Amino acid sequence: MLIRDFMAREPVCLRPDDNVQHAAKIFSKYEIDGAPVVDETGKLAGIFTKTHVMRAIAKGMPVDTPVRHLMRRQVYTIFEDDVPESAWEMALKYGIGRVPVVDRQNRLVGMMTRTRLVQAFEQKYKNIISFLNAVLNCALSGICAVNEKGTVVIFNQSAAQITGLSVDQVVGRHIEEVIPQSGLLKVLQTGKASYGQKIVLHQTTVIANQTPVIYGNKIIGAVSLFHDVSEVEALSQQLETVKRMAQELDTIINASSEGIALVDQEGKLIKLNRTYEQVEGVCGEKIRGLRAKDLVQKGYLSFLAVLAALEKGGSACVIERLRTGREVLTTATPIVDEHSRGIRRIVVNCRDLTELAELRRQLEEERARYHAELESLRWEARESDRMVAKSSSMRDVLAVAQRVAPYDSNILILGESGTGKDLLARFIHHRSARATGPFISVDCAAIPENLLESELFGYTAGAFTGADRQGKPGLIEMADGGTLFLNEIGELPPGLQAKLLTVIQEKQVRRLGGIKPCPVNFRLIAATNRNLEQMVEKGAFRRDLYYRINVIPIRIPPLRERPEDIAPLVHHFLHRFNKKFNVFRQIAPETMEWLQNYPWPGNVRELENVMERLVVISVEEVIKPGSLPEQIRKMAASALVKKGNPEPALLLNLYQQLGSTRKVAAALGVNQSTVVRWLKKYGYNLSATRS
Ligand SMILES: Nc1ncnc2c1ncn2[C@@H]1O[C@H](COP(=O)(O)OP(=O)(O)OP(=O)(O)O)[C@@H](O)[C@H]1O
Repeated sequence: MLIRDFMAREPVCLRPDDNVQHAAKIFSKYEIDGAPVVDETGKLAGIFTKTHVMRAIAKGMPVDTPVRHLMRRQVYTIFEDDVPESAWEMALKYGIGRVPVVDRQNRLVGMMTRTRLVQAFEQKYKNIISFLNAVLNCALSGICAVNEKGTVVIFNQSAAQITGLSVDQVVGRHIEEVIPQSGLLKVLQTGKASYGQKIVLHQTTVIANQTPVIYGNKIIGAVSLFHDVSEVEALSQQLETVKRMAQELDTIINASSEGIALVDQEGKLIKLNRTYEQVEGVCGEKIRGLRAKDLVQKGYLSFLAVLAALEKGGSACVIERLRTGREVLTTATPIVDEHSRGIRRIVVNCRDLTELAELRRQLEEERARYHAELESLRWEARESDRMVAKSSSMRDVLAVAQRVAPYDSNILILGESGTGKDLLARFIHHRSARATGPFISVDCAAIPENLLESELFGYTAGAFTGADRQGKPGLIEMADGGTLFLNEIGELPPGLQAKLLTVIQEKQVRRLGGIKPCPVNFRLIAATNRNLEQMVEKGAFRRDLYYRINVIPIRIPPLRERPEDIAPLVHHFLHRFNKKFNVFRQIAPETMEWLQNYPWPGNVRELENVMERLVVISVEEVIKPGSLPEQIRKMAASALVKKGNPEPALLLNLYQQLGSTRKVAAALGVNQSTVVRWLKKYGYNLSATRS
């Protein structure tokens, strides 16, 4: 802004020859206080004012006196390319209200009046304000200023953007109404600045610096400069996450049971995890930054794989023996930079083979242990169907069973309860082609009649009230591919006999509630302790079914018919229960004698139970007859008596246990005198023996 932009052009002028009267007329016409005097060349010659007119009148000079005699020749001028401030200074300094404007040749070009100056300064003020506003709006920080009353006077574009409030909404309003959380009121009140405060302005987190605006000694306002840190906050959170991940990664690397090292593109060690330190016996911190070559040469690390990887630019794997005596497998894998295609890092894995070898040894040991255990389980499984058969009758039974086992023919096992029918059925199954298939044993007498049908044949979903939602396969279906053993088949109700016959004939089973029969392939072994023939005669058992199941009948004799089996069975069970209860009981010969003379109405099952009891309750290693159940002792004794010639050892044993011939007589069911006679006959001195 220059003078020429604001000066009044072509101002009213006077000539040097113009007279006083003319000048007065001009002043009056244009309502001015004075005018510059310009010569014929346009140059400024002087200035003539009302004061000169009055001075002329006062001196009584004629009105036609030329103004050149009275005008002031020394005139304060200003150049047209000066700034308005110069004119302002001049006006103030010399107390003049009008300053002539000249060019460099001193030609009058205009007039700078007070009004023009005010216009110039108003323009300048406006320019400054616009510039300041532009500056404020260009600032990336939000700026909010209040006057001493707390009214917002400045609110720049950034402030509007950050807070989401428009400039019009805020400027001119009290700060408490529009941004109560700004804190500016406090600054106004205390006059204290605050820096780096984190505040939330309309859901945006900002960092604000607030200062009072002081003029002289007075607080005339307060200003707040703030910037949005939401992004920075998000970034710092991301940074936190990355930091945490880096820490976690570090923890994982350190926790790895494998040695892990990181090397840069020049082969310098960056990191070594704990396992690596332990395996190599070094401290990672002390050797960090050293080159792979030096690490190898100085014997710190077995980094041959790294050297190889650096040389060939690819993975390398080396087995080395360390100075610690350990054998390690080191693998160096380069990580290639995506852009330059050069090596960026090398990851080194070090596996302690010594430990692996130890693990392998432990594994082998474990395997051997499991193998042994498996073998013993297999042995037990084999043993479980081991049938003791010393008697010729039992040996015949097993021979027949062995012979018929491979064929799929139906077998009917006959025998009293506890003779081993179930065991024999398993014996046959394990020797048949179906040995790997299932062995399903059903005790027809043990299952309540109303459940037997659904148990045998299964049922479909919702076949009857209380039926399982998904239905259930029957035992017959479950025997598919194996053997179905129907024990106590004589107890089968007539309705089921007919159904069973259909299954046997058609080799198909239909579940209760089902429509479609499904094929089944099983081998049937039936067993009974009843006389089926008689039942057939009485109409209690279906003849057709009897013929179907009685293809190969095998009869197991009761134990009393094969006493030769008793002693081996006793030893068999003694061994089993010793093992089971981890004891080492033996059987006294007298006890064995008693056991052999007992008729075993409950057959092998009874013997098995008695043996378990003896092993468990006997307090001595050797099981004496005294441990035998009362009823066995009684029955065995009467059996002896029936033979008419009791064993001398037995008689003495009994006498020792019971303590009197009367009690022995009562136990044996004979007269006391008979007992005395027997004892005498065997040459025992009763009183001597007793003592
Ligand atoms: N010869 C044997 N050798 C070894 N153990 C046998 C022998 N006979 C039977 N046992 C054992 O005796 C117990 C009874 O045998 P099993 O259950 O086979 O008899 P069962 O005739 O099927 O009886 P029930 O008709 O009452 O069901 C079983 O623990 C069985 O292992």
